[in-house]
Amino acid sequence: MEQLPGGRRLRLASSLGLGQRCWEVTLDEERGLLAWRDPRPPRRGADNCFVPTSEIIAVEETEQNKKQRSTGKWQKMAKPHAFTECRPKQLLVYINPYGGKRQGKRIYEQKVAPLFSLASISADVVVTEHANHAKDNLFEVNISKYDGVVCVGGDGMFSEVMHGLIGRMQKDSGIDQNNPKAPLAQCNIRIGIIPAGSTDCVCYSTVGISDPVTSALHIIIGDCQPLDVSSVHHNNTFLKYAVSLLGYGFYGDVLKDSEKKRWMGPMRYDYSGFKTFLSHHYYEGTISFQPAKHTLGSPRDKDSCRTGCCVCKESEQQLAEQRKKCGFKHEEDEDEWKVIKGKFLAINVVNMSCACPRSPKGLSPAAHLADGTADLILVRKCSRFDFLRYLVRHTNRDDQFDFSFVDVYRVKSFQFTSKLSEDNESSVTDIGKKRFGQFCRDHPACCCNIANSTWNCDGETLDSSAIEVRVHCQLMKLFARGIEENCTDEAAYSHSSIEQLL
Ligand SMILES: Nc1ncnc2c1ncn2[C@@H]1O[C@H](COP(=O)(O)OP(=O)(O)OP(=O)(O)O)[C@@H](O)[C@H]1O
Ligand SMILES: CCCCCCCCCCCCC/C=C/[C@@H](O)[C@H](CO)NC(C)=O
Ligand SMILES: [Ca+2]
Repeated sequence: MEQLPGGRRLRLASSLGLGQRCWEVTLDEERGLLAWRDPRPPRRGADNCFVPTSEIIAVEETEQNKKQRSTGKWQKMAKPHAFTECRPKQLLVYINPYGGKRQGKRIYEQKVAPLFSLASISADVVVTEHANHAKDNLFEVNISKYDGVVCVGGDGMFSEVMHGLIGRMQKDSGIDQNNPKAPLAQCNIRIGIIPAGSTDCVCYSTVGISDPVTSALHIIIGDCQPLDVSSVHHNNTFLKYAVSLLGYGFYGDVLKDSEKKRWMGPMRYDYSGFKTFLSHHYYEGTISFQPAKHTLGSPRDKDSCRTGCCVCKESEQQLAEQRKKCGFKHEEDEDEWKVIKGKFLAINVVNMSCACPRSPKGLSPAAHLADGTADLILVRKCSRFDFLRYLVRHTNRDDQFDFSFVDVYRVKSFQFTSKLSEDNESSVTDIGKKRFGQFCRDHPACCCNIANSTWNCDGETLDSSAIEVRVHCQLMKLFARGIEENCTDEAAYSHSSIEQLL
């Protein structure tokens, strides 16, 4: 045991055999760091290595002469979860064997299960047999038995698990999901996402990389990232929850077309994206929204939401104060509504940046994971060339909102009605008008079809075009910590140095 100058810092020092070399290891209790260095480095200035003790997965002992003790097997610590209390011990895992490139089962068995077992985490595994298997199962299981739920798959699979958990929570709390104004019960059981889908947008936007090992490590060390969830209703009927994209027009049409081509795997989005781009359909409708006033950020900010984000922390505090003041009672919201009518190529409402490997900065780079708001992006009717310029900016660093035909607003609630349904509603008895409502009024001669688009809700289609959306601040939690500052693929992979130490 060492005491450093100043007499405050206590360090445990020892040596560790790693391969053929012997390293000097210190445990700095005050800073919570385990550091190791080569006492005789091959070159001068070789770096010291360190890892926060809270990120050590497991500790195993071997004899100095490398023969393992007793049975010859690795020895586990008596208290394997001693490093930090918030680590999960018992997990419920759902694997979609058909998501993405159909690798979910292999990814879990080869990359994730060995790490869980190393960290002494037990897992009950369900390989899904049909769509909604995980969601339905979550309404039946003894959920209190688990410290978290893991989904192995893409955004659709995550959405299923999220619906199961949030739905179960509301049912157990006696909350009617069909009431769009009902304050929802927070879901405290964390979800871990092992990416094995086609877009993996939720994983990428909350971790900074789409990598099963990195995600497994976030689960093991018990990270916690709160997440905003939007509820989507139509005529006082609950439709869905959304955490990433609610897209009408371009992204709705891409999804609808791509669903018929699931056999193509992740490539289906590129194929349908190109086809939809060529079709260049625009849609008329009315958008109403309540601008978010409580938040510190704006969609045109240069800074993005990162680990420990102060904008999200401020929203967390406001949420806690609001709960103190009125509990879970519904508070009448009298904030103003803004109304915009127009012709749109795309209407995107995003709760988070929606970064993914195809669009590394996402559809709204400055959107926050947990600030209680969504960014409403309106892409008005423009030329094909201009729309292409806009789409290309999803893939590079240029400002996506710096176009005369693109507007962006930070909102807390939002409604949409298509012109077609407005016309049909206002003239239900006028059959003639209703019929002509199906044709484009700008080009009566060509009779081009102006049927409604479809809403893309986190990669699932919605049945209704008229929707009412409300953002619920930090309704659920993930095993993640947000994207770390200066996160590069290399930094995200640095977790693997922890594995090497073991
Ligand atoms: N065993 C199963 N058979 C068929 N469909 C399933 C099964 N298990 C889950 N599903 C459904 O498959 C859908 C898509 O799965 P998933 O999200 O994992 O992959 P993806 O669509 O390829 O990826 P992404 O959502 O990232 O684009 C989900 O909506 C889920 O409900
Ligand atoms: C000609 C250039 C075209 C560039 C197109 C860029 C495409 C970027 C795709 C970003 C999609 C991010 C939104 C994520 C949505 C998910 O919820 C959903 C389900 O996984 N995925 C899709 C594609 O709808
Ligand atoms: Ca948000």
